[in-house]
Amino acid sequence: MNQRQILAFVEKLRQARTFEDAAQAMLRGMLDAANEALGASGFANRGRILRGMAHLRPGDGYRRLVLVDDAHRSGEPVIHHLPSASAWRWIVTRGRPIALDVPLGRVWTLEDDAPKVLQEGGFSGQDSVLRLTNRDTSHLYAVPLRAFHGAIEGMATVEAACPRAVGDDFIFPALHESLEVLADLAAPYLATLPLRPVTGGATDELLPVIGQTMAGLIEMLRVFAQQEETLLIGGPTGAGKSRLARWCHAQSVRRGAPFEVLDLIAVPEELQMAELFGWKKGAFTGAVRDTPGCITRAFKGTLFIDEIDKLSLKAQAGLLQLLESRTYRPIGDGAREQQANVRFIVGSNVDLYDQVKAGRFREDLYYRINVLPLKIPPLDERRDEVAEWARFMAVRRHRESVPGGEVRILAGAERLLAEHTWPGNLRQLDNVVRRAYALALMTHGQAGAEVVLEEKHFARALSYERGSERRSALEALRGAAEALVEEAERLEAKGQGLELEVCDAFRGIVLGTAVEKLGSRDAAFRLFGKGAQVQARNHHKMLRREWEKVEALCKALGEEGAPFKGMGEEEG
Ligand SMILES: Nc1ncnc2c1ncn2[C@@H]1O[C@H](COP(=O)(O)OP(=O)(O)OP(=O)(O)O)[C@@H](O)[C@H]1O
Repeated sequence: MNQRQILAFVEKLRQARTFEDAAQAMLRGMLDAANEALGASGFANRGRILRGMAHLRPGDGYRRLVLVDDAHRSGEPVIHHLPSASAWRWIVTRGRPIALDVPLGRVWTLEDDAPKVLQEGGFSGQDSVLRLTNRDTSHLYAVPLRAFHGAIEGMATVEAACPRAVGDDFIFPALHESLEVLADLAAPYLATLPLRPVTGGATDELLPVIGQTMAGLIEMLRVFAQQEETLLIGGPTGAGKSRLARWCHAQSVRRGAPFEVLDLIAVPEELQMAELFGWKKGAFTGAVRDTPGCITRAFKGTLFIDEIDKLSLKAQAGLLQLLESRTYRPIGDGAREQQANVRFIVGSNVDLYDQVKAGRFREDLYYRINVLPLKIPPLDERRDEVAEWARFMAVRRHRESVPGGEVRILAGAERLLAEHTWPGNLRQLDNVVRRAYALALMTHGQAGAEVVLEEKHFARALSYERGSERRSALEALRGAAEALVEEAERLEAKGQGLELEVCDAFRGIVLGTAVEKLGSRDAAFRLFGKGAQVQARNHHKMLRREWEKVEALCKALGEEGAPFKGMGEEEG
């Protein structure tokens, strides 16, 4: 690049108002430089420069992706392309530009201006090689984008199609200097300019609220959802990771097949392999019949493994082998190797790389699952969503009792919620909404077609919330007992009564809460020491009996409908 070109480029960067503007200017510059290098090379009429891509990906996940696609300039629909996970891995580990020779799986770098092969014969994952081949890419150049402090915050790539140049230096030596200059000049702008606001993310049943902050992430997630590669959803507990995983499944071609959840917090380490792979009769004490694991149950569908950091080192080895070979064997079944036809989504609320550094998580597995990482921000960083979520949750609660009913949340109440902090994220907000709803019913009597939630209901619900941080379980139980005593008094005043037997519903309420929280009946029973019943598959019957008592309590309190989702349904 000559000085005039550099000055013109800097001027464009200075005019950029958003990350997208600056990224587009940089990619345009890179594509022009690549075309120039190709024109001057021996492959001038035998290849073409296809596209450039830039992504912001500071540590924990993709923030934004910009694509300039010259291969589709003619008005063909732009297919959503994803950056190469292999290129990213090399960029992070080497900290310098690299080139990929896709058909050979060869990775190059430059040392003293001479190309040097870093790896021969396949970079990670057939999926990503296929993805590049499917979009005609034979050569890919990747350059790191560094923030002021030198940390790599993203990557820019240029893709080219030139089958004749496979195994050759191609234009790498001639091009690398221009790409590095453009990336180094643009990186400070890319790291500091605001993201272009994304609006109009279409909501649906599974994702009913999308605020401004989430819209850009959801746009990317929509693309990620349609890929086959492993998706890693990070973010604090209660932020909505498992719901988003389900949403991704519904967006994918696998949507007609099962969506299975393996929540590792609820599975003891010694059972993790069995839960994943299933077992054969007699494989261990208590294995009375062949039992499929979640990989088998998710056949042709999606398996969401939540709290992946809780995976034992042994199970990590098993999962890595499965991800690499796509085959597995149920425990105790030496003979039958089965094909794993499943898309994996994994969830984590801790920084997995910290776990790698601490020696608790295998580095190779980390890179295997860190192909499409996204981090869901805490609710406090998307406060524009609080009121809308509260409305959605209140209506959802009301319709559990009164199908088709409506709920109004008064403006003062919404303000109160928007000002509050939500360390427990959406789960905490849901609890507060449910509590406020119960309080509104207590003051206004039975649920009618419309319920109005006022500021005082939320103020009281939030006061329990603050208290609950300090209250022991026993104190919380006393609070519940007081509410029941108040209710008995109210009913007595109306000439009705409340029998002491309604308190038998408590076991059912505890189990229902655990099922909702853990997302699985098996896990809920195991949590309360009833693993044997799960093993014998007796727990569904037990739950049914407990739920009859809960129904009796609801009836006595004049509440219609089931207090827990799925209550009364037969499962498994
Ligand atoms: N898309 C959604 N639709 C309806 N409710 C939601 C949605 N996302 C989150 N919620 C509410 O927030 C609660 C927590 O969501 P979820 O279980 O998905 O969080 P999480 O991040 O997976 O939590 P954890 O890390 O503890 O597993 C849900 O029980 C539900 O009440």
